[in-house]
Amino acid sequence: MPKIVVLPGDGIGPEIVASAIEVLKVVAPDLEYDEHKFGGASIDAYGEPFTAATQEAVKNADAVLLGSIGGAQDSHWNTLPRHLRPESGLLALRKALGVYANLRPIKVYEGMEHLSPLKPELARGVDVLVVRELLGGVYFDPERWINEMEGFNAMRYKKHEVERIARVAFKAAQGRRNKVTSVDKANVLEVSEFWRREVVRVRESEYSDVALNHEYVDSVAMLLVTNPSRYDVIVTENLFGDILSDLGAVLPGSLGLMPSASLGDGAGLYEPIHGSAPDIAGQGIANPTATILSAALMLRYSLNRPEAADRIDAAILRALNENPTKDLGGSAGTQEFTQTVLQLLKETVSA
Ligand SMILES: NC(=O)C1=CN([C@@H]2O[C@H](COP(=O)(O)OP(=O)(O)OC[C@H]3O[C@@H](n4cnc5c(N)ncnc54)[C@H](O)[C@@H]3O)[C@@H](O)[C@H]2O)C=CC1
Ligand SMILES: CC(C)CC(=O)C(=O)O
Ligand SMILES: [Mg+2]
Repeated sequence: MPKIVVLPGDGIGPEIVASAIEVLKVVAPDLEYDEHKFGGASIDAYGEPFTAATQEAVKNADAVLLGSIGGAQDSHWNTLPRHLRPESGLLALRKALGVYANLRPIKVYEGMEHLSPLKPELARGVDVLVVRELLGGVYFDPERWINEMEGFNAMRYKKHEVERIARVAFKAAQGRRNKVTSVDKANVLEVSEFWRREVVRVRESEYSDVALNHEYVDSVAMLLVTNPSRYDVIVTENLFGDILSDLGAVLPGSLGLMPSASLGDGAGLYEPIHGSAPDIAGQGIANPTATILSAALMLRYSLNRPEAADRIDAAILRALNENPTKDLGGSAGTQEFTQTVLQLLKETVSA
């Protein structure tokens, strides 16, 4: 039986993870769950965001399903030494799993154009895959400090880090529209010039059938929301990918629609791209779609169950049309939306 480590986390995390588990229990009833406190919840219980017991559990998991971590701007967690904060736990989890490739699909499904704030002709058919490097760049460089006079972080990329993420992007493009846009800031940064050089080298030696172009991150921030159809696969470094993918949530219409899969050589990590949404936590109105779709990605990538994943995708699509959540202008709360998804899944079984 595949073992799934479940980390609900903080804020809306427990609400949206509960929905995803309800859905998984219908389409993959044999999965085994091992739930652990993580992030702020773990800090409050054990004094650290990612305990040794949780580290041990994820090491032995087939996949990890995460809600979200972190608190509001004025949270007591933000006054702790940085290595003891929820976000440090998340970075440590990604590192422990070795998940260097964060796949963040931005999709406007057919019939969902009306949920997008974009003009229908722009929203129609949007299908961009952001491949975000997840274990390098400013988030991870060991050289970092803060003192009375300055704060310092560095963006550094090594050859093997660019090489492996470029391969993921080119391979993904081969199964899609065969085009990769590498996003950087090579007009200013040496690290980006290096990134660009390595991406070109990987293409020339291994993926010459895939079209490659380069764009600067500032211009992509504009073009992604004004001309999304120019993109197939976007490959970029950690910080740029973090920001661009939240921006990409404008295309389908909500952060609550944006799933992700983080992959390396071992177990995958599946989480919505959004955070713990402290402003709506505990109100029962969070959109669980991103987490449910992340669970579908888990079935696809880690558990090799594409049919179960397809069932979830189809039910979500119908549920979003029939009973949209509040962030999309509808009236469904987390539970009502989840019940709609479950009902639709049951109908597909009996059909
Ligand atoms: N992977 C993770 O666990 C991440 C954690 N964070 C942490 O989350 C905390 C809050 O960060 P914010 O900057 O406020 O970003 P956020 O992504 O939590 O929220 C931004 C806005 O989107 C809304 N939103 C997010 N998810 C939603 C959903 N499923 N349904 C409906 N509305 C949704 C929120 O209500 C809020 O207005 C911080 O502590 C931050 O560090 C932020 C990003 C990722
Ligand atoms: C909270 C950060 C560690 C990361 C983040 O914003 C993300 O991965 O989307
Ligand atoms: Mg983010």
